[in-house]
Order: sequence, then C-alpha cells, then structure tokens
Amino acid sequence: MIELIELTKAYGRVRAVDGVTFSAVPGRVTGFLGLNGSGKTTTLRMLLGLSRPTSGRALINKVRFQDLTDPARQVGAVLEQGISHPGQSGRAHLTTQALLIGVDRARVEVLLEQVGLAGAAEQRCGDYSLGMRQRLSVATALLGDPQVLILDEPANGLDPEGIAWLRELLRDHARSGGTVLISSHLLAELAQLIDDVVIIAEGTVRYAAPLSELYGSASARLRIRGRDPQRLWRAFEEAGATVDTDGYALEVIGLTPEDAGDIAFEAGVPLYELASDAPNLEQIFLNLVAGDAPAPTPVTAPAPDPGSPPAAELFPAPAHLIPIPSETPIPSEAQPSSEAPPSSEGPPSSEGPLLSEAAASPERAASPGTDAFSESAAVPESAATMTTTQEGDR
Ligand SMILES: Nc1ncnc2c1ncn2[C@@H]1O[C@H](COP(=O)(O)OP(=O)(O)OP(=O)(O)O)[C@@H](O)[C@H]1O
Repeated sequence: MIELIELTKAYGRVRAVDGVTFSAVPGRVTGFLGLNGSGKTTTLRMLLGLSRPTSGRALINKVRFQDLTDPARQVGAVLEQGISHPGQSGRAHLTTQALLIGVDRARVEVLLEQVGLAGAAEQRCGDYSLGMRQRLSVATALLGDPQVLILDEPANGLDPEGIAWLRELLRDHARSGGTVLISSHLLAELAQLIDDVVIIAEGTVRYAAPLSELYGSASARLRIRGRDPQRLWRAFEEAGATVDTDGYALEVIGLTPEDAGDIAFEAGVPLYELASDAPNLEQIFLNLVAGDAPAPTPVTAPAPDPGSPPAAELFPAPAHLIPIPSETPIPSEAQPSSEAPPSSEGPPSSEGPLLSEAAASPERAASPGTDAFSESAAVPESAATMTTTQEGDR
C-alpha cells in the first residue's frame, strides 16, 4: 500500500510537488501520469526516501521508506532508465545486486527467464537495447520479491511485445496481492497496463480514479442520425441524456449505444447512423493537464434542459458534414494547479537501474532527521549503480 498525503516539495520558489494526495492499493496497478516536468520523479523520489518532503507524508505500508525494516524485500523500484556498468553482463549485474541485498543467486536465473533475458544473460549491458535495459531494470526491482513495485517510465522503449510482457508481469504481481505504481508521460502507453490512474500537472493532482471511469466518460458520446432528428432529440432528452448537434448528426452523452438504439426504435424513428466516438485518451489527458483545464463534463447525463434550442433550428438543409467538435468529456474531479520543466539526468556514475540496492543499504534507512538520501557521503559504494540522482545534481 502506498499513501501520499499532502506531499509537497519546494525548490526555492518552485513547488515541484504541491499537496499531492493519492493512494496505490494492493491488487491494483496504478498509473502515475504527467507531462515532462510535472513532478512525477520528484514525487517518487520522496516516496523512496531519496528526497525529503517540504511537507506532507509519503508512506509505504504505513511507514516512510526510511523506516521500513527490510526495504529490499518490501519495495522494488526503478527510477529513470539505466543499467549497471555497460561492460557487465545482465547476469553479472543481477548477481551483484542479489548479493547486495542477500538474495539467493538462484533467483537471478528465475528472473532472467521471467523478464525474457535468459538468452542474453551473458551479453554486455552496454549492448542491450532500450527495451532490454528496461527488462533488466524490472528484473532488478523484482530481486527481493517485494510486495510494492515502483517503476518510473517502465514502458519507455518497449515494443508491443514488451508492453504485453510488462502488462502480464504487473497484472500477475497485482493479482498476487502486490501494489504497483508506475509512471509515464503517455496515457496511451499506460492504458493497457493500469487499473487506476492519477494524473499530475504542474505539481498537483488533476485526476485520480479507476481508468474505467476515464474511459467511461470518454466513450459516452454517441453520434446519431435518424429520419426524424427532432423526435429523436426529445426521446433522448426524456431518457435523461444530454443532446447536442453539429448540424448534421446528434451528439448524445449519457446513453449506451444499446439504449439509444432501443429508444429510437420505441420512438419509431429509423436510424441511419449510430456510432460511439472512440475515446481519445491522449486528448483527455492533455485536457486534464492543460493549465486552463475545461470545466468537468458529468459522466452521467444531467436533467433535460428545458431551454434547449428547438431541434428544427439545428438541422439546416442541405445537410453536410461538419467536423465533430474536438471537446472531450472530462471526468468530474479536475482540480487547479501550478508549473514545472523536465527532470535532470543522473550522473555518469549512477547508471544502475534501481533502488533495490538502495533498499538494501542500512545507511540509507538510517538517520531519520537527516537528509541522508541527498548526501552522497551517506550512500554506500554500491549505490553508484543506482539510477536515481542526488538533489544537488539538479
Ligand atoms: N533538484 C531540483 N532543483 C530544482 N528544481 C527541481 C529539482 N528537481 C526537480 N526540479 C523541478 O521540479 C519540477 C518537476 O520535475 P520532475 O523531474 O519531478 O518532473 P517529471 O514529471 O518527473 O518530469 P520527467 O518526466 O521529465 O522526468 C521541474 O520543474 C523540475 O525542474
């Protein structure tokens, strides 16, 4: 279980993360979505004890990362893209990490199989493709068989087969009671992987709900043409739908295609067209993260508006195709916000994938009160392979 409560990080006047509150729960894969510079990495770094919050709390299984008793066995994390020394083989990298966290070497072989790198285990990591490096990162995160997985942009560089592999892996993890939090800057990339979605923009959460709600709201718009549009309009409104038109077809929100077809049938109006707009996830996402996010559109239809214009005025003849307005329905929880640019790169020496080794380092977990995570002196030599960057580097 991951809980972020009013989590805030200010760098001078910049509030990189501003009052972020959400949970990622066991049994579900939660997507953490935001454009570059929106505050994802800063949030994850605070969650992983690598950066001290200005205020608020970030908890894993009810405690701060630094207070976990056996972090490597409880949390597996990949922050940013990276691998071990490029001259090291995938197997050698995993073996080193396994030794660091006290995991049996046999698990290395299991994981190489699981992530599809068994055939490339002896290949130099430096020769791995981006997708292979992602697989190696995920394997490293899984070394300690942790219940909580935190992955920053894990789908980056994966081909469709890789995405399918990652989906299965994360679903399996969630099915067995694991908690998964993964970030991305592309909703479409995450859409196949996640159950819940949290959208962050300019350091604030704009939307947090099951992905199905986002889909539900997006797919609620029907485009309908029939012989008697006025009668259809009335019938749909009487059924509680919101009806509009582009001058050619009716645009109906709040009915399923089945309902709309039945209503038209009962009204005795032959239909010529009934289409459900495919959800344009990227457009929804962009609307949600836009500084001037549009007013939320209710997922369910509001009561019929007695002031609706007469349908007869809305169907000029001759009818011709007019582009459907690009306005996208937005779920009801949009919130306000602030701003932010891209994250920094890690230093050359910090190429290793993940936090498994950080999790294994007692130094990192020690001294609550000090910002151990931002002081390289407190990081053991092994942490040179971490992907994470120190605050001072930014
Ligand atoms: N150490 C730092 N000092 C000053 N500003 C910082 C620091 N770290 C991050 N920021 C700023 O905080 C904001 C959020 O950055 P962050 O890296 O968290 O975004 P992100 O969503 O992870 O972006 P990306 O997808 O590009 O990694 C940005 O404006 C960034 O410049």
